[in-house]
Amino acid sequence: MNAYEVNFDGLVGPTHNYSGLSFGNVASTSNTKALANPRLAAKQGLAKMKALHDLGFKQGVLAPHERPDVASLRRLGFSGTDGEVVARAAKEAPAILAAASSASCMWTANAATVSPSGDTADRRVHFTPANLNNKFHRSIEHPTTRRLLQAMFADEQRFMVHEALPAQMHFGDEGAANHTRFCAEYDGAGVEFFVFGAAAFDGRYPAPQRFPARQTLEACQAVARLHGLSESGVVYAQQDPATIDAGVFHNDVISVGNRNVLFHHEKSFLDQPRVLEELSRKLAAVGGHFVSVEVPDAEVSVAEAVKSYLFNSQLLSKSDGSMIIVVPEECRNVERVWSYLHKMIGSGGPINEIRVFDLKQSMQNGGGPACLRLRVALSSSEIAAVNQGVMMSEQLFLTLNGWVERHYRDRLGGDDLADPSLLNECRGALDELTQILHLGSVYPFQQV
Ligand SMILES: N=C(N)NCCC[C@H](NC(=O)CCC(=O)O)C(=O)O
Repeated sequence: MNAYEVNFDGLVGPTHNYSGLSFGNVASTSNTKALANPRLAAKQGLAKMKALHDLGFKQGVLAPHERPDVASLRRLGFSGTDGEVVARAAKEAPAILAAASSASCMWTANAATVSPSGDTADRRVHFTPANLNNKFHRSIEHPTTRRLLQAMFADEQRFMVHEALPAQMHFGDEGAANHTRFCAEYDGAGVEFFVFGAAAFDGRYPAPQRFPARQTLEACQAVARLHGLSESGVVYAQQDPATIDAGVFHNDVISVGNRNVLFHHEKSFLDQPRVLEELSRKLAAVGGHFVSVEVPDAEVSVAEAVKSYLFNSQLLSKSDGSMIIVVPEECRNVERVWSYLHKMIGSGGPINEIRVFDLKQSMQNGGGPACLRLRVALSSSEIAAVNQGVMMSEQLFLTLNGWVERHYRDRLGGDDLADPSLLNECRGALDELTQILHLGSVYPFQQV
């Protein structure tokens, strides 16, 4: 094998907090105003990265963003020195300050959609940062995400980092959370699977009634065009609108794929048999044998899937071809989910090992193991061209843990967001981080 899946996990930023910003994401709205522990959150994420690195998987780090985002606050009319901007927002519009302070970039499954070089017309790896247009606090992520990706994947012979799609609901794009790539091996051609919640220009598609559909069909099609994907290598599916209304705000809350396997709920997609048949047919055309591991509603309900985040798991291929499933602790707490998992790993199917991680700080905002990582399938020579400063190692793990210890608070509540020293703490930490990760000047405060 000459190609690998590399997981780039989001390092949780110093302003991690619970502000109830994501209508439609049950965990986010139900933990509004809970007291957060940014230091613990960052350490929980780092522990997952290190554990997967120690198991022999290729692991990288995606840096957090500058928060509060003073530039966004200025665009909304808050003026004065940076400190005055924050103080005015805190006094006049605390909800806007909370949005501008969110550490939501930690969920790097939403950072971008990635097409490996085996799938693209020009044989480069293509990245489109997601516009995350549905939520203000997430819509301000993509400019920094793009600069970070450019600093990590700088070799233009091998990598292409696009601009985000137009920032408009018609092209609402949530990145890899709604995208999965199937393949026989990580090298060679694959089949890219795009899942949308609604269509913006075509009234024939149904839409959820209660919660928003964040991703449109038109956004998926635009990304496929930008990346130069062939029609034979793409499958589109609509998420069942009833599941969005039940709290499945991204497809990665109801399904996860790896290589030739799709682990999913019975109610994941509209017209599910058609979707599975098309995936199977298109994967066969590139030499793969598609396997669907479908969880019946009678065994695990959609509500139990949302509560446990069973499908927000990572499937990782071991050297013998079988797969590990990486799940959050919450799966242990939902009895039927835990017993389903044990039944599955003993069934002789492709997934035969469970690893459980405590990611509670992120989970309370609706972010499980899969949300925290951006997958990039890369050949050995492409891996060599990645900025090596962001690749996990024993040393980087120790350095980042020490950095978190020095810079992060262990309590952060809503009122703390008004503290003017938080901005300087965050900037000081990130300035040091760009040196640790060899990123150069990627943040607005470094560019003045
Ligand atoms: N499923 C994937 N891939 N990602 C999960 C993203 C969670 C994120 N939560 C938040 O943004 C909550 C922030 C707050 O409420 O403070 C969101 O809803 O966009």
